[in-house]
Amino acid sequence: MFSAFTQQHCDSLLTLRPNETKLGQQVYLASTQWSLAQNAQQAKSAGAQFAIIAIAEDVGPRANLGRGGADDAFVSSMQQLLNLQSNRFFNGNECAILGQISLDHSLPITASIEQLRDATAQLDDIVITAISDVMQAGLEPIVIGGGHNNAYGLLMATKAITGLPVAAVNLDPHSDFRPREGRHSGNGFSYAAANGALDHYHILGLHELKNSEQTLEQLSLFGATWNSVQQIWIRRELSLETALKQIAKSLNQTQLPVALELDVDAIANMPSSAATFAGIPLLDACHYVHYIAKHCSCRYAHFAEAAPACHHAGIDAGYRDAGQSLSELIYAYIQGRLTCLN
Ligand SMILES: N=CN[C@@H](CCC(=O)O)C(=O)O
Repeated sequence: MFSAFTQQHCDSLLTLRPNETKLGQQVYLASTQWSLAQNAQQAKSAGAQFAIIAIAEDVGPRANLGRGGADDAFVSSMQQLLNLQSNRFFNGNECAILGQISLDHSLPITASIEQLRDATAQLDDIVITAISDVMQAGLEPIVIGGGHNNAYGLLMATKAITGLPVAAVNLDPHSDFRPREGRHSGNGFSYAAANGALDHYHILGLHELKNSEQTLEQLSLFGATWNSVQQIWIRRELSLETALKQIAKSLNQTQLPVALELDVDAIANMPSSAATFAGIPLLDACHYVHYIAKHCSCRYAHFAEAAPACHHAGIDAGYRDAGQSLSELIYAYIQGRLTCLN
């Protein structure tokens, strides 16, 4: 199901000031009259390069025995982003805000793991179709939320559109390369690898003790590489800058389309199912996004798992922190891509 983000939605989030222009006054918005594919085509004709699209779901994290709430970060992120200034650094008219995709039914709190995993697999098909439509229109998707299960649909869509498997980099304490036991947020990359959509996989900030030995073995067998959070941020054996240079070089050597993935549970205090105080600084995450966007041929960016309701100080704090963080990550990506493309 597609729900368009319209002028009316935008107006309800904007706080205008005389003699100032906000990004919300410049971005391309969607129409309820059109399908997602039609909206994407119209936005492209109007000059947009990037399409922000949300996946409103939390069945993936729940199917992975995690907490819900990843369906609810989009509006808060738009409230922050659209109220930023349009100025010499960024106009906003490079960007379309298309809206949200979702299942057409919700699953009750009592749903079984099997039901949740089936629903996650149904959602995969919706994500593949929707993201393929957006890419087919010539737009670069920036995907907000839902669980990290949606990496699978994004990688499959990229393969469908480019005819090539994908080289992915993922800032994440968890590799999401768990066994293929039914779809959930912990196995998007292992399913993509098994289906030929993932050829090269690097995990930045992998937590040494949040991945089972079995998963680490599967990763090694596949040929995946990683830099652990301990190696860079704790033991300081390697600087973030050196790691990013090596990662970009390896991604580029593949000559494959690049996927930029980020699970916000890598970031300290970000409300999410697996939120942690022992995460990396938000600004390092923004630097990662900007660096890869600037130096690699990214086909999309995916910022997964923000769940405002999981904030330790309550949902209002969750909306604020998730919204601010996502809007900074979006701008870091767009800035990097514009530098790369121009
Ligand atoms: N996308 C997240 N995957 C993590 C979730 C961990 C958790 O919920 O605690 C994983 O499977 O390890």
